[in-house]
Amino acid sequence: MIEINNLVKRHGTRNVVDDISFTAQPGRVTGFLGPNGAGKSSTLRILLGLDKATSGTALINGSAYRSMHNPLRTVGAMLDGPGANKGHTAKAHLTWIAQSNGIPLSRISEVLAKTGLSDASRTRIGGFSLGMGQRLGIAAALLGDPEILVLDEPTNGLDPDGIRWIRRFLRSMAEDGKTVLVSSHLMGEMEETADDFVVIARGLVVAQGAGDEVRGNHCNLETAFFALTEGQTEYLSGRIDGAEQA
Ligand SMILES: Nc1ncnc2c1ncn2[C@@H]1O[C@H](COP(=O)(O)OP(=O)(O)OP(=O)(O)O)[C@@H](O)[C@H]1O
Repeated sequence: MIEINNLVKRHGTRNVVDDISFTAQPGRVTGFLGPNGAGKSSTLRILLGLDKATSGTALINGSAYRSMHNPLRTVGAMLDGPGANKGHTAKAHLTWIAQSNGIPLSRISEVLAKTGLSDASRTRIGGFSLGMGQRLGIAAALLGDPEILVLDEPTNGLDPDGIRWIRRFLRSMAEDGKTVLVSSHLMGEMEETADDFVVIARGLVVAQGAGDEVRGNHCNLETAFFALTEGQTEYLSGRIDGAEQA
């Protein structure tokens, strides 16, 4: 389980994450939604030990990521795509990660098969399509057979087929009992994928709960999302680095 408790992240005078609390439960896909600049990546970076909170906690099965002995066996993550050396093959990339984390090399063929990359295992990553790159990032996240998956905007830039693949993959992970936390700025994309939703805007939770709760009186989740986040996208409001446009 993932527990975010009163999380605050301040940059300069501005709280980019402003007292956020939510949980992501096993056996469910939790959609973490918000417009550009809402604070999704900032929250996930703290959860994964890549950044420090100003206050509050972000815990994975009750522990902070940085205090975990072998985190890849508990939580698999993909932030900012696969993060791989383009000159390496998929297999070499996964071998490096497995070896540096004490994961048996037998897992490599398993995760390549699970992500549909078996035939591309000896292809250089520089020749991968965007969708293949996302699958490779997910394959790396799965190496430690973690019970928790955290993916930051995995469908960004993908074609409809790629989006459908990610959707089915996330559902299958939840059906296997895993805790899946996935961020997106597109509610339409998450509507059929997520069981629970956390909607944030400008660092604040504006709605959370199952689909029906977040939908409220709106005709669908996407309409609810626009109503909840209207005018909150920072480039529309002109708010940059804490300065409100005059
Ligand atoms: N190191 C930093 N210094 C100053 N401001 C930062 C820093 N990192 C993030 N921010 C600001 O924090 C805010 C939230 O950014 P964040 O990347 O968490 O949003 P997001 O919801 O992931 O957006 P997107 O969908 O565009 O990725 C933005 O205004 C961003 O400019």
